[in-house]
Amino acid sequence: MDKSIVLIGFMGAGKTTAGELAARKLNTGFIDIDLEIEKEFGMPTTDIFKKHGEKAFRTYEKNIIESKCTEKRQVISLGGGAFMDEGTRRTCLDSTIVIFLDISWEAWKKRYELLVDTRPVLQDRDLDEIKGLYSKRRVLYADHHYSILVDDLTPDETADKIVELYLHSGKKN
Ligand SMILES: Nc1ncnc2c1ncn2[C@@H]1O[C@H](COP(=O)(O)OP(=O)(O)OP(=O)(O)O)[C@@H](O)[C@H]1O
Ligand SMILES: O=C(O)C1=C[C@@H](O)[C@@H](O)[C@H](O)C1
Ligand SMILES: [Mg+2]
Repeated sequence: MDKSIVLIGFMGAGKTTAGELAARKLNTGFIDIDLEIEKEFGMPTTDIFKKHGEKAFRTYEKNIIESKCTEKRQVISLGGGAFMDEGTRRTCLDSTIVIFLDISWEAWKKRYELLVDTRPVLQDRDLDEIKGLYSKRRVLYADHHYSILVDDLTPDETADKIVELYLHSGKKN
């Protein structure tokens, strides 16, 4: 199986953390799209949003995903907002194995403090507004090949499930 894995899901679901572990277990490359964008701009995401605006971030995000999705056998962790773009959804669903890391709102709330300083999208919203964003995005994350409910999983357990699903998808394709 040559296809890459793409991890989607809300901010803080663990795409970066579990994705890196899964890549290690599969002995494949790991690509974190947020990190690629930060390298390109030479600054953290919060500064990219401040200095260049969200639109510049999103444009680069879409382009880099398109170029990375065709690479073979990579674990690719998207940023939480990337899958809102219709073209990105199509590219990922057509050329990779898309795995949705699903986290319940109750479990997510416990991660809020870990995230807020580095996720600009959270910074100008109160908790009710974030819940609205979570619900709206969940509709689009529903377009996937596999999902994992991560509420009670450690990153290592999530990574094991990613590996299991990937190997299972290889048997079907
Ligand atoms: N299974 C887990 N249990 C507890 N904490 C976790 C788990 N997975 C990730 N975390 C913690 O949650 C925070 C966010 O994780 P991570 O950066 O992997 O999320 P993400 O899905 O990549 O978010 P983003 O969409 O913003 O890129 C980190 O501090 C990480 O240590
Ligand atoms: O959910 C989002 O919109 C974002 C999530 C992060 O991964 C980053 O891509 C950025 O902070 C935006
Ligand atoms: Mg991430």
